Amino acid sequence: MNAIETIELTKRYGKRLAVDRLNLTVGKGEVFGFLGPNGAGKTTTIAMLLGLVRPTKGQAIVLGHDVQREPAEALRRVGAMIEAPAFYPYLSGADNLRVLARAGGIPAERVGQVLATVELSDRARDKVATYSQGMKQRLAIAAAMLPDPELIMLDEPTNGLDPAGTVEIRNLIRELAAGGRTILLCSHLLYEVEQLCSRVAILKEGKLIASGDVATLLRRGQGVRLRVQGDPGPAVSLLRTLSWVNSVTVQGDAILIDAPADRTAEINALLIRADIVVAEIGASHSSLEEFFLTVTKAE
Ligand SMILES: Nc1ncnc2c1ncn2[C@@H]1O[C@H](COP(=O)(O)OP(=O)(O)OP(=O)(O)O)[C@@H](O)[C@H]1O
Repeated sequence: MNAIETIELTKRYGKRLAVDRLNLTVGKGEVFGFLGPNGAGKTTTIAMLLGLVRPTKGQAIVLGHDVQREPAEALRRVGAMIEAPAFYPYLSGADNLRVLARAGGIPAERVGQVLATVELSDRARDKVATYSQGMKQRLAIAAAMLPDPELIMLDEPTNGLDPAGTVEIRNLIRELAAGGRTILLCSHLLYEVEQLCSRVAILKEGKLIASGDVATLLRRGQGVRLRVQGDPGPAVSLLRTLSWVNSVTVQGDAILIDAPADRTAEINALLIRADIVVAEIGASHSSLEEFFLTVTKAE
């Protein structure tokens, strides 16, 4: 059984297709990265997975249950942090969690346990108003942990944090993942996703444009990088005519070619034959960030 499965999941807001026939599978125990530029439909997808937004079409299945038909069964072992955390500022961290535990029918002992997990035990009695942003995010993760979730969905968990706070949350996510839980991590911080996730899906304008394990996507992101003397225009036009070249982009004074890196010598020879002076050429190894930019910018 998968932790998450979406089948042709679609959400339309009036004319706008926020999520377009999304087929996504997240296996149990995976740390899955969900990426996409602003407005790609990530939050809408998570909201549908949590039963907060009704799909226009398609199905969301969480922990083996259809979210629309059996929301209680689907979501019993799911924890989520989907927006900037909202807590009562004049209650302590522990009291905020007690309120949530009571509302969710969760035993009060869990509060102490989850506070320990996010290392907030020693500040648990202080008012949330006195917490740093990083502590509030940790408290939000603690809240998501209350139902002892098998599956945790985190939407931009490090948003607004300084580097130290970001590292703390990253370590916390690692710990949660080590416990065998499934994590769906929605983030713009590609470096982080690359560090934490085994598989990713990239969404653009509601559509899945790439998915797979990070290592394979990065191999796909490999290509050839070159610089020519003078105007790059003629080289770009020539390279675009080659059937085995997927895309050609100009980045600063470099030309990035999405083509097998073992064709570097061939590209060099072709350019020389066309009287283009190649100043530098070699295989490029992209980071997930470069790959992400390439696939989300391609027409
Ligand atoms: N309630 C709504 N009514 C109308 N349009 C909406 C609503 N919610 C989202 N949208 C639109 O749906 C699209 C997808 O938005 P969504 O928030 O899911 O994207 P996202 O990938 O999470 O982006 P971000 O990273 O900026 O949060 C956007 O064009 C957004 O404007």
